[in-house]
Amino acid sequence: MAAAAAAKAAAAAVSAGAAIALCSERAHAEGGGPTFRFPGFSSPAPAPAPAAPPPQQSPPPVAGKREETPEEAPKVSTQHPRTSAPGFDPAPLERGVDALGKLQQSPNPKQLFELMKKQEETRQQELAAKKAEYQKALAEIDLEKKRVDYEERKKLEQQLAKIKSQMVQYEDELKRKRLQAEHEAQRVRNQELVKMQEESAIRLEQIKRATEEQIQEQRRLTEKQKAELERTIQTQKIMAEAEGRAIETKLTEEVKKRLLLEQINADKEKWIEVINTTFEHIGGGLRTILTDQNKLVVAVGGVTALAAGIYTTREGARVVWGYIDRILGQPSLIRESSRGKYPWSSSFSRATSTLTSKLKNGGNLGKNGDGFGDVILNPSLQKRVKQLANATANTKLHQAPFRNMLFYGPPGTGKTMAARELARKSGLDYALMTGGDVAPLGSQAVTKIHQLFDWAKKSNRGLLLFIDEADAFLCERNKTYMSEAQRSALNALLFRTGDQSKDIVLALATNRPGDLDSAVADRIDEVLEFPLPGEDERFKLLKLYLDKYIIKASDKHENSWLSLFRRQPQKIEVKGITDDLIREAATKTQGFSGREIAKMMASVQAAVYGSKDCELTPGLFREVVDYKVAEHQQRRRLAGEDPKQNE
Ligand SMILES: Nc1ncnc2c1ncn2[C@@H]1O[C@H](COP(=O)(O)OP(=O)(O)OP(=O)(O)O)[C@@H](O)[C@H]1O
Repeated sequence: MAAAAAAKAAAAAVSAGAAIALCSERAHAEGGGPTFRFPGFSSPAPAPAPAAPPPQQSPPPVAGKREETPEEAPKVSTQHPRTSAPGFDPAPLERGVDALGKLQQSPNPKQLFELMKKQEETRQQELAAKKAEYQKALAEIDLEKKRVDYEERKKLEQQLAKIKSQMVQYEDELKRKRLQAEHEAQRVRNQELVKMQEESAIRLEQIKRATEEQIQEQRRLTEKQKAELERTIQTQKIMAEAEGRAIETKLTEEVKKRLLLEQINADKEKWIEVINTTFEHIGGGLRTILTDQNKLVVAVGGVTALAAGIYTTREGARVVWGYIDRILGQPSLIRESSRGKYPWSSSFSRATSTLTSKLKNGGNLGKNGDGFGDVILNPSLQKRVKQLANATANTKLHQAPFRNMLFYGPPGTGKTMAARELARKSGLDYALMTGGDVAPLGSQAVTKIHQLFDWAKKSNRGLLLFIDEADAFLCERNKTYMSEAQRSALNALLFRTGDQSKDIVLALATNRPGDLDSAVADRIDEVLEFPLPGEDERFKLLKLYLDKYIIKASDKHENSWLSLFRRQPQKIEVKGITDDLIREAATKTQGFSGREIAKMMASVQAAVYGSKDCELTPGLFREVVDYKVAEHQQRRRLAGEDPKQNE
């Protein structure tokens, strides 16, 4: 019975051992579970990794509490027979067999079994404790992991918040910049708009002005064409009249010619008769003389004596007259003089010139009231010329030496006129010569200069010798192109003017004062510049010549007694020529000399005579002024000057 009980116990032990071994093996096969060993068993199986981290998804299975899930069931192979086939570990079985063997061999297998069971339980407890530790560690790790996760999430959130705020800032910045850019673009657009509006306004203004100018131009052109047409018609009319007159004259001439021819023929016949009768008488006389020798000698002697007498008388008279002319006459170099050609004619001419000037100016000496003729000068220059005239007059009175003068300035500014007026005002005679007349005299020049000074010295009142274009004669002596005769003539003049004179005032006029010989310049005491007239002077000049050439011109025709015999031109009608219009012309004629203004007014006169009604209107006046201004500017351009320089 005992034996049977032992066998039962052994069988139970074997089954228990097999079960434990099986459990151990299964746990091992499931990866990581603790390996249960019976004492004395040595397993060839590899030891489990002590601290291998549990898989995150599925926590490790707790030994003893394992539940057999349908998924885990296939992990225990039941398909294969427990043989030494691959995948089957026979070691637990062997150990179970071994333990069975030990139990069979043990005298007290029950106690041994109990002991073994207790050992196994202790071990199980140890394992449970370890498992708890292990789980605690796992929990800590899990906690740590969660903390780290939390911190990382927190950091991430902070980071995200920061990024978000940066994003917001950046977006804000972007928005601000975009707004700024839009604002700037708007401003630029506005500016461009304003600019475009301004440009368009300017363009419109320009177009308007151009159109107005075109209209004006067109109007001017039409007026001009109209005037030209009228002029052409007038000319054609005049020409037709002239042709009619010419035909009439021709017919009259032909009648006269016929009458004359008849007269001539009658005369011819009469004269032939007379000549025949005379020749008959002469023939009779000659026949008498030729036949009588005494009568022949007397006749020949008488004729010869008569011819000799006529010839001698004529030549003698010529020589005597030449002598008188040389001694008393005016030198040929003098072009104009207040003295007559001969001494006896000077007082007569002076008297007549005074009378005519008085008649001209209505009893006054000069037109300007203060007696300065028709010379318009700027106030300071006029004052200076007057002072010089008074000084010269006083010099003559006190028998002091005269002072020589130089007038220089652009052509046509009144130098000659002023010299003439100065002589008249100072009570001296004056004589005018031109520098250009000396060179053609050649070797005669020296003699003529001496003659001139001899003649000048004879003036009782003193004489102002005015040499116009002085640079042509008195230029620098060492110039290469100066002829020997010219140089000698200059030396003669220098000789005659070396000392200060009480009889002669030398007044030189030139456009180029720099060209004068230094010795000539040394003889000059007063230098006066004659500039181009200013606006006020131009205004006065325009008025003066308007009066002279247009208003007085028509008066003259009316009053003249010659009008009874001569065919008179039409009277000029002056309409609407106001001071404002003349002032406008004075402004336009900037840069004009006095001569140019005088010529312009002469052109106005010509235009008036060429017009249909012989009428001076503002339009005609303006037309001539504009034309003359354009001509003046063109002339200046051709001379290489800037037309706007004097403006
Ligand atoms: N200041 C002026 N007042 C009045 N008329 C003037 C004046 N200047 C010039 N004229 C006119 O111009 C003409 C020429 O003047 P004038 O001979 O005096 O000039 P100029 O300066 O001597 O010229 P040039 O240097 O060419 O000899 C005069 O006959 C006159 O019609």
